[in-house]
Amino acid sequence: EQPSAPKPVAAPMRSLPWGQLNFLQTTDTHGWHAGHLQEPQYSADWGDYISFAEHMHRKADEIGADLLLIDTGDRIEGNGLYDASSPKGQYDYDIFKEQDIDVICTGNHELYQADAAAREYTKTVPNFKGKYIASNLDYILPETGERIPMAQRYRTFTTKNQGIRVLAFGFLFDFTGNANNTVVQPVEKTIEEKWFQEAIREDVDLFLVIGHVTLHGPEYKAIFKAIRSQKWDTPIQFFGGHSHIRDFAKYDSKAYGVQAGRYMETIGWMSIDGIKGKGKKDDPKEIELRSSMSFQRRYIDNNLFGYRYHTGLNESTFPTEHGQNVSAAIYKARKALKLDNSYGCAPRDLWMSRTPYPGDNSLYTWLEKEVLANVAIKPERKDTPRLVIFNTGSMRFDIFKGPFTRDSTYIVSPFVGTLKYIKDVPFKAASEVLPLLNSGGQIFDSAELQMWQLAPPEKLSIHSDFIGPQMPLQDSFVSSAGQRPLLSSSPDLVPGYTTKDDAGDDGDDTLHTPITFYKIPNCIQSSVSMPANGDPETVDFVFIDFVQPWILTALRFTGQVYNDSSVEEYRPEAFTDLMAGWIKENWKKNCKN
Ligand SMILES: Nc1ccn([C@@H]2O[C@H](COP(=O)(O)O)[C@@H](O)[C@H]2O)c(=O)n1
Repeated sequence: EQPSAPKPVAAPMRSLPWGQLNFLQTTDTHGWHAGHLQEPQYSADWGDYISFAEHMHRKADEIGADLLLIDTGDRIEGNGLYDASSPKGQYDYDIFKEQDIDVICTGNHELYQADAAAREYTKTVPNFKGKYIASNLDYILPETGERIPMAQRYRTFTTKNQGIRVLAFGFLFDFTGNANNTVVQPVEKTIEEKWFQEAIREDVDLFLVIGHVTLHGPEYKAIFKAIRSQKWDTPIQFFGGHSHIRDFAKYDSKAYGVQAGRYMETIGWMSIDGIKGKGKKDDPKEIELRSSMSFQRRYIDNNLFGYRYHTGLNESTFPTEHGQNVSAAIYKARKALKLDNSYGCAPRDLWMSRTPYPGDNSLYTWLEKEVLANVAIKPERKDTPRLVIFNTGSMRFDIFKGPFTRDSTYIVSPFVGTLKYIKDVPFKAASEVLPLLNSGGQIFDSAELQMWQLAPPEKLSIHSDFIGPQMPLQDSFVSSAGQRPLLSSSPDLVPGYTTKDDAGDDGDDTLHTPITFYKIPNCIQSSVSMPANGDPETVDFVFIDFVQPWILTALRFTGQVYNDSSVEEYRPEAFTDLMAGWIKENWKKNCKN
């Protein structure tokens, strides 16, 4: 772990069920490879994960089982370790590649910006040569304009100890927001292609479908149906991503999916028993064996107490040389990037969804009332009344009371988006846009303009407010007790994930009390320089660039026809820099004073 990481919190544990074939999964790590430096429960870093995987590989060899490592994309955007360098990822790609990942694919974040997609092609694909799969993703070579597969379309291999013949695909959901140097082919079209149709006819013991794809979405349903149309009985293991939640899905009695949350909070564990191995042909005995297959999942909290618990090791025996070297490289990178430089002292916790919006502790109320109202200013139009719209998904993490650092800046707001505007929009029409963006409706029904894309991905699974046990939020992380067995009479539970999925509520490796969350809107709005009395005739309609397609559609619905050429620059800097500037100016007090 990093020297400044808080010590992990003790809690009752569930052990990991081992099978013939076992998996560790990461997804949506978004650059959090130093771990969470303000949250003990997730404070292990990428180096610790490397040590953990090495021990688990050793154990697999000892018991004659297999262990495969999976990563399903969105490795970038969301943490200073990736976002604070120029070019981005100067250190992060080299740190990430140290893990011995067996099957890896891309996420949507690798493709939003053309430079990031180019780095995917020139760095990550070669770093994971032969392991990187791009079943529905092409890259456009900058030199020639030629369109080529980003990486191989699928991979077949036989596992080391059990001799299980695996055929692995690597998909991205039907993403349309990519820069123009990549082409994402819809999954539904890809599965009609000749290579895919031939692949699903191959004689293998297991289909492994990894993807930056939600487990319950239409893409995996289509892939499942396609494979089953040729192989009615071959086990299929899916690994998902994108929605940032811990999740598990049952497609049929031999097809399951797991998804390991987000931000290096969770390492997914999956074990399968009863697979026909060693390339043997089906025989009645095998069929019998396979009908009693089992698929079991765990969501591992990413901290050292858990890692030591699952490996049976201790503080001195757990770290491996390789793991320690990677932790040291992370430390050096963080230092070089000055990620601990303090920009100010956050006066209170500001939560995305743990407190109601609007409210004093809502990150979005702070954004609306304090930040946007003060940074959305174009000097030559500073007195012009304006509405400023921001999508809630642009903010990626809570702010904790205390030092707000260069790292916190990228954790909260990693994107390079800028403020744009349309001038002199009739106020009546402009004021109808926010309700439209928040209520959705049929005007946004096209594939490119799904309403959920405006909000944080976690919101996809929050359908109503949930009020957990009330405890002081800061104190909730403090515990000095040692690790406890599961059946302790009065377990000292701390708040954390309490996952309910298709297999029930026993998936988390650590027992927690549930966390409170409230629903949040898709977008918020700040009204600035409004007349003291009455409404203005027209306003400058300002917005973060990500929402432009939705804004133009909503305005058209109100009867105002604008297009891309009506949109102009409002501020030249990235919003992230405007926010950091506001924090430096307004939270400049040193936390120690
Ligand atoms: N420039 C951007 C890029 C993304 N977003 C928000 O993130 C969501 C996607 O997040 P995942 O980690 O699940 O891929 C997207 O739907 C937007 O809400 C953004 O605001 N600005």
